[in-house]
Amino acid sequence: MLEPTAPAQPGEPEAATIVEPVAEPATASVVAPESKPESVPEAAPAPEAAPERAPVAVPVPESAPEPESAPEPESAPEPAEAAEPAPRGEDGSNPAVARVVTAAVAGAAASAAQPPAAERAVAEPVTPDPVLAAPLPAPAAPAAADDDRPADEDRVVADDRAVGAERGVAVIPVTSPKTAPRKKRTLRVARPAPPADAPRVLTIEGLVKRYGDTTAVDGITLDVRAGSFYGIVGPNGAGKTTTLSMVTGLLRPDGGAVHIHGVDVWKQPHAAKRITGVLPDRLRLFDRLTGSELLYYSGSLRGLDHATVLERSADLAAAFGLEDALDRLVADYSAGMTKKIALACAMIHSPRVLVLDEPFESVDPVSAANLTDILERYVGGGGTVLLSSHGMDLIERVCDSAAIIVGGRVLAAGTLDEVRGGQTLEDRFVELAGGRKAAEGMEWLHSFSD
Ligand SMILES: Nc1ncnc2c1ncn2[C@@H]1O[C@H](COP(=O)(O)OP(=O)(O)OP(=O)(O)O)[C@@H](O)[C@H]1O
Repeated sequence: MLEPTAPAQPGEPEAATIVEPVAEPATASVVAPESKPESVPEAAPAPEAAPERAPVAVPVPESAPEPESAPEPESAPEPAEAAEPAPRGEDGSNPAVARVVTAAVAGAAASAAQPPAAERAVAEPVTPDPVLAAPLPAPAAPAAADDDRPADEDRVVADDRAVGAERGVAVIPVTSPKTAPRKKRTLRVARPAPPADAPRVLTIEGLVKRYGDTTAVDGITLDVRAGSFYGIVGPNGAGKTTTLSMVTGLLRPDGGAVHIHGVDVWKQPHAAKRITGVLPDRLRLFDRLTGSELLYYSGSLRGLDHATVLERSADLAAAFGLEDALDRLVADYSAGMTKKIALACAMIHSPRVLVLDEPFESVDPVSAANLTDILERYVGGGGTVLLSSHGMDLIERVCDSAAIIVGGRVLAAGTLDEVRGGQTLEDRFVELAGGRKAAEGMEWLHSFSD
């Protein structure tokens, strides 16, 4: 039964708690895996040739007709060429991002001392694993009376602990997966989902993408409402990156349409790029530029003037902890630093919508917490985030809505609670993705080559 707690204060995550698993999973927004549609709406003409995966990670010039074929320059590009003042709000910028960056800069120093995201109060406190968290009993102590493990397993654990005590090391028993009682978790939502009548800022209708005989995306339809923090999950090869690439104008769809704030991404690419910030998969940055040059290029490309680019670059560098790396070539950055500079480039023009493909991949826990703060403030200020991630806990901590994509199709979409249906997101995901695979027939793996 869903029992939301007291409503959260504006800007704060809500601690709505599912006290007990729902008796009947919400099914209204869940599509049975076998209910494959026979046909897919084709709202856009098919291209003559299937293009390759989007190759660029920096903002695409608004004048570029085909971003998929944008070549990587040999030398630093000329920012002024594509500069075009982009109309924004009253002061020419999205106030959400301005607030985010200001707040992030103010909190940047403090964030370094914060515990990782998993430990912060804004999110669900991670329930410690009862096995790992429990103090180790005396070596020969018997197992708890209510433990389900067989007696001989208890003996092995006790023996192991005795040996460990002799050697001065702690031995943590590994519970057999067959007998381990299922860990109960309290389901929470990080924030309330936008109301059902909130405007739809991102609509994806019947997207299709084929590569030869492979249908990477098979009629995906999603609605993202204003102020939503929306997560897409799915197994490897599910079509997440292909979908997000089509959503952001980096990969031409074979069918379907995408609108961002009413702007058709494929018919009005210049207008769409003004209001969208993109972190693509497989970052291919102009990495012979320094961090500050790349930020300057990105800001100039979006029409920001010199002073504004410098000011925002400094704010973003501080927010992402990159101040000391700004004068180094991006080619010399670590994977996490590269991800962060790419995120900063995606945000510098204060877009209304951020589309981020695996933003937390390769990012350390402190930086991930910092990034989460930045994105939460961005959403709290009126921005909208659509991201993909393999981190189920992370999605549950930060997102209010989610979609599970399997085999290029949406199998569940809606608010976090609708998608989970009383389970954890991970359990629901595993269920829809076809369950866990037993590693049978791999006896050779235990033969060890030596
Ligand atoms: N350029 C391409 N040429 C041929 N097939 C492709 C291409 N890009 C993607 N695919 C195929 O499309 C399917 C979806 O790939 P996609 O990268 O979108 O999956 P994903 O959900 O992002 O996976 P992951 O979680 O591993 O990143 C896969 O079968 C993949 O092999």
